[in-house]
Amino acid sequence: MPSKKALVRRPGPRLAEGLVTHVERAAVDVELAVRQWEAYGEALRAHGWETVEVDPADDCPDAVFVEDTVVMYRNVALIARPGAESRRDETAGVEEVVAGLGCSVNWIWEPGTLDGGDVLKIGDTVYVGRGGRTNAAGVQQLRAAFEPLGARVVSVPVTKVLHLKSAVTALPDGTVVGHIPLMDMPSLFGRFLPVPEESGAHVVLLGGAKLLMAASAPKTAELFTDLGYEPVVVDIGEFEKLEGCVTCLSVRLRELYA
Ligand SMILES: NC(=O)NCCC[C@H](N)C(=O)O
Repeated sequence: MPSKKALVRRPGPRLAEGLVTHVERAAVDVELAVRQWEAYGEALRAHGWETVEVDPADDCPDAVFVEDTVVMYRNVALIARPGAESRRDETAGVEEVVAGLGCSVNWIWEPGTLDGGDVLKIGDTVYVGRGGRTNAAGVQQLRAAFEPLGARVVSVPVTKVLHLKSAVTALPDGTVVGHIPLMDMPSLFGRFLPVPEESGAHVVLLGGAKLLMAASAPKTAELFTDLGYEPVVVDIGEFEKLEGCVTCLSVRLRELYA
């Protein structure tokens, strides 16, 4: 049953302490970040998505990056076990919300680690990045959770960026879009379109031809417009300083049964 709900989580007061791994730390303006987050939610709502706020986790600086805490496949919510210990307390609040929405709940267990940002679904193919945050046990547990439901799990090495979806996402027709300098093996993906900017590789499918994208990728937005898509552009500059992208600020729930 199609549903259009999106989980989001308000940035907390400690946002500026969020983790950085592949970029230099830059000062984050928390008030500006809150305004950017509100505009991001507004863009989702303007395109028919009901935003569902998970309770804030103010002790966890990275809690706003809610995508990393759960992976949805049909109406099954696989609660992640974040690769960074400082993020492990983020999952409890998310579990409560998805259970309340009627999802069937499953978990990644120790020794597995998995961040939602490492999982890219294209139809029934579930690509999972094995990298700094997601380990082999996490990949195996993802496979065990979703393959019996009809998924085909494809694991992909990720060494140059934080998460798989920092390097690639997909257009509505399933074409993978990615920034080649950040990818380990572009040849692992069937139909692939290179994009000229790092953040151009990040799209959230809003429905129809609409693609939510970051303002930092104007050339890619132009490319997508030329291909018949309609970019919806938001400025998420404060989150980009913490290696966040448009995908990681929400989790779309498209197949709820409740
Ligand atoms: N899925 C994502 O791209 N998440 C971004 C997480 C950024 C956060 N500062 C982290 O390092 O975990």
